[in-house]
Amino acid sequence: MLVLVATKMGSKILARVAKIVPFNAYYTEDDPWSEARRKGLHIPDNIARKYEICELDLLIQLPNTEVNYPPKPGDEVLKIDLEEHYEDIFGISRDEPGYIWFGTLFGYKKAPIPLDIEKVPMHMAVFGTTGSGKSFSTGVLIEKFMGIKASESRAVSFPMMIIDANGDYLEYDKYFKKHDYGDVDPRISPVGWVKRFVFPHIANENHELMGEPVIGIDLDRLSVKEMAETIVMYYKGSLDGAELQVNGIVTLFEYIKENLGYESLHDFFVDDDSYEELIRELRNFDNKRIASATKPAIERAFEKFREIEYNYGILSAKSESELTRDDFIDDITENGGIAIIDFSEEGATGVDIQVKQLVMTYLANLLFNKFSKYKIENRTRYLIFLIEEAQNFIPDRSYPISSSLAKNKLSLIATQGRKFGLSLCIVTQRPSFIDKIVLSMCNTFFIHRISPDDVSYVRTATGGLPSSLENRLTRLTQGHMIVTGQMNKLPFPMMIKIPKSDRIVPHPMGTTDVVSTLKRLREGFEY
Ligand SMILES: Nc1ncnc2c1ncn2[C@@H]1O[C@H](COP(=O)(O)OP(=O)(O)OP(=O)(O)O)[C@@H](O)[C@H]1O
Repeated sequence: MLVLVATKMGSKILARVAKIVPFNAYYTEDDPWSEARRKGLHIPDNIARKYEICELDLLIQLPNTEVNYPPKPGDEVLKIDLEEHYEDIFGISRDEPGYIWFGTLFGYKKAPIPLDIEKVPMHMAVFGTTGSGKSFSTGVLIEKFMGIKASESRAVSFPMMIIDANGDYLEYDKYFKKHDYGDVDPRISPVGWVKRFVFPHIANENHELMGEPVIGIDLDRLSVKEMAETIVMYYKGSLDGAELQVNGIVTLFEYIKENLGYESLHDFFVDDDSYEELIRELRNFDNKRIASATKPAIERAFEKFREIEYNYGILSAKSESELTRDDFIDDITENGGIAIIDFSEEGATGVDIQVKQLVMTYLANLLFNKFSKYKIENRTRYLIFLIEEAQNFIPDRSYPISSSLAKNKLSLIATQGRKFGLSLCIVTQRPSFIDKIVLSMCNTFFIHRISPDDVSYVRTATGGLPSSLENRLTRLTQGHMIVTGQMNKLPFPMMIKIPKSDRIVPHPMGTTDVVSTLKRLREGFEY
């Protein structure tokens, strides 16, 4: 809760209630009544001294400057009327273009805080344990990005590519389809289009998903080295001790491109005849350049890599998937599009983590290369790349999952400055399992309840939190969060709540119905 300290020197200091400590003279150590209490005598409670001490964190001096002098005894502490002081506190009016108004200040019903859109390119991170309300509030944030006030009469939508690990954002695709882009809520109507991309084998098998845009990748968009590493990584789960195999594949691929006139290496893994030719070339290759002992391992790696096509069809989907089209990123960035890459059980049934990592590597490459090109050509473009369950794609060494090639490209994206235009939004349950370099590049944090093991890590990543807020990190209730960093207009962390009514498109995911389901099952109803 915020209060206003009106000092006798005439300044007004905005402060946050950090701690309330009750005092009661009856219950202090060695109080004069302890003996009487021990004997069970009744003590009249109206004669003890009782009061509360309220500790305040001094935040800013209004309007919007640092606190110069601390308050003195006798200065008045007043309840604050936010409506009256909004501009003094935030330095902007409620209808300022370029800001989104998010959640509500803790302790207030309708007091959203402004988030500065100009700071989005400096990357964001959302933390929270399971059930803390991460996806719900990330959805609210996404909806805010769908309708950013750009001028008195115009709103725009921030282009987004969303890696949806659990299907938390599929509702947006359904919502826009249902409303046929016609009568959508005006707050999110600036969105150009929403598309959900599913794995091709699912689009073929699940009749409800037939006709959905499919995930396809074009291996030729990777460099020869990246392609070799991808193949070995998929085979071994790691590149440790695999230098000979990676180098052998690089040598073979370069030879094939330069001497045999093949422009595409992609097709070797799609077409059976081409694949046989690749294997023939490998077997006949000069043993001095690829050791004969390495060749069988490379062949096994190739064979395993082909499973990706057999099982999921993402290589042959190259011809039909928009994700391989050169102008796809132009389309999304120019038209305020939202691409949802469906990695949930529904859109990616049975797809293992390495294949998802491969798709991520491909997408990170696609985005990185395209944004580098935009920069060289002096064309400014913006996109938010939102990654749910980010620990699976940008893992720290401590995370027990095979490292991901996507991490290299995502690190490069993270380290590009704010003028690059490609912003990461990393969403995770376990921040300490995210690569430290990538996380150190995030400048705005939305922190829900986190695990005690993550507290010290979050403290370091965010550059420190006041102890009154840090103490709450493991106890925040659902929908409450701490917002800190560059997008926060104020120079100190804010605790806010996301009201249920703030969500425009409902969030059915994550809702449980344990008792009535158990009851129905015992009554013999299967569904
Ligand atoms: N601010 C909120 N107001 C009302 N309900 C909420 C709020 N936040 C979350 N919920 C509800 O709580 C449940 C869990 O929320 P959510 O799915 O966002 O959690 P989560 O942190 O993303 O968990 P997980 O990591 O397991 O996906 C959902 O049913 C959601 O609708």
